[in-house]
Amino acid sequence: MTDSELLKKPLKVVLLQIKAGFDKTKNLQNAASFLEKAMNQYPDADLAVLPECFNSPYSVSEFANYAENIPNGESTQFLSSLAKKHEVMLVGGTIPELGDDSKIYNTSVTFNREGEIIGKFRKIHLFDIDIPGGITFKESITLTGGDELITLNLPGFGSMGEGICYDARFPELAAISARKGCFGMVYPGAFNTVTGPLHWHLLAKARAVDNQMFVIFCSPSRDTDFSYHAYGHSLVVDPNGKILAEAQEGDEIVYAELDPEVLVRTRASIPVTTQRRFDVYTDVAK
Ligand SMILES: NC(=O)CC(=O)C(=O)O
Repeated sequence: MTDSELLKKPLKVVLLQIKAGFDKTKNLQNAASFLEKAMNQYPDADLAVLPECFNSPYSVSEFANYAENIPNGESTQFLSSLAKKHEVMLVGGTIPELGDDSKIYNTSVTFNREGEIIGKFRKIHLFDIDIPGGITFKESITLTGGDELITLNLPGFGSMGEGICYDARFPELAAISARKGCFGMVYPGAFNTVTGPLHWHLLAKARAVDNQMFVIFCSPSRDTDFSYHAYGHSLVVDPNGKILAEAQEGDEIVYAELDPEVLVRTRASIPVTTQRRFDVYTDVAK
């Protein structure tokens, strides 16, 4: 596949940076009204993205209370109807999923314009950290990590890889997706006011520049009434590491157009994607 075939035409993206409270029905309605607003503002948008845990509080003690079956649960059905209604491809942020094995996963479901599921991805690397004087969080108390990478085939455009939040810290997901021919990565994510200022922009740009691909990070907006303060700053980065669009901390709609020419130009001028020396690093996966 040549670079010009990776992204076949400009992709118009809207990110919905919204909050989630304790009331699941209200959270779903909020997602619906923001999507409605975004589609009124940008009627040509091709892809809409929701943040991590958009239907539940981001809290280890709450995940089980909100966990649902995929695809039969209320949230998946609701998202499917939204994608269909607006004829837009939709990365449905993440929701706590109750698996057939009775374990709980942090899962993202993506839909095509007909509302059909085109990808389901479970957060692989769980957010277990302890920064003294900063933040301690341990998703693994109630969540189980996924064990499968996915590629989202966006009809008419090309393919994107996906990760969820903490997954962005592991460069392998983006590298593998790039080598499989993806033009970009999408990460619903909820960094916080400690780790966000440290690493959010840096990681988005690093994944983009490492792989010369587009990178999308979509965060919840900040709500200081909750114990977890999301960083916000949803953004889109181009293959050259340039931020195309970025939110602040509050509720916001971010719009960006991913231009295939930028990808082609970046890869032609600094051709690292064809200069890798796999003969030298033989003991790592290609
Ligand atoms: N919430 C996460 O999964 C990740 C995060 O906040 C960080 O890596 O920092």
